[in-house]
Amino acid sequence: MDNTRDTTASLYETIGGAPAVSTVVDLFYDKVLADETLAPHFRDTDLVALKAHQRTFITVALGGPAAYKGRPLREAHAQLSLKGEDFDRVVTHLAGSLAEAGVPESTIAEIAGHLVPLKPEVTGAPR
Ligand code: HEM
Repeated sequence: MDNTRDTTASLYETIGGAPAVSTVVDLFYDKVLADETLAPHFRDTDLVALKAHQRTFITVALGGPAAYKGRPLREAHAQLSLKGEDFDRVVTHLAGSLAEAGVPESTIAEIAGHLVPLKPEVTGAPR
C-alpha cells in the first residue's frame, strides 16, 4: 500500500494534531524571541501579528506554499532586509521545536524541505 503523504491534513496529523502544533508554536515562539540575532526583526511587530506570523510559518511548513493565500512572502519581508543566515536560524528553531515535541527526524526533514525553497522570497534574493 502506498503510504506516502502529500496533504496538509495528514502531515498535521502525523505530528500529533492540534495539541502538538500548539506546543510547537509556543516552543518556536520562545526560541525565536530568545535569539538575539532574530528578536530585533520583530521589535516593531505587535504580539498579535507575531503569533499570527508563527502560525502562518508553521502552516506553510506543514502544507507547503499552497496552504498560504496571503500577501506574497517576498513583499511581506521586503522591508526587513533578512539575510540567509536569519532564515536558516528560524528554520533551525522550528526543527528544534519539532524535535522537543517528539516529532521524528524524518518528518522534521520533510517539514524543513517545505521551507527551504522559500528562502529567496523571504531574503529578497534575485529570482
Ligand atoms: C519560510 C519562512 C517564512 C514564512 C513562511 C513567513 C511568513 C510570513 C508571512 C505570511 C508574513 C506576512 C504577514 C502579513 O502580511 O500580515 C510575514 C511577515 C513577517 N515576517 Fe515572516 N516568514 C518567514 C520567515 C521570516 C524570517 C526568517 C523572519 C525574521 C527573522 C521573519 C519576520 C517577519 C516579520 C518581522 C514580518 C512582519 C510582521 C508584521 O509586522 O506584520 N519572517 N512572514
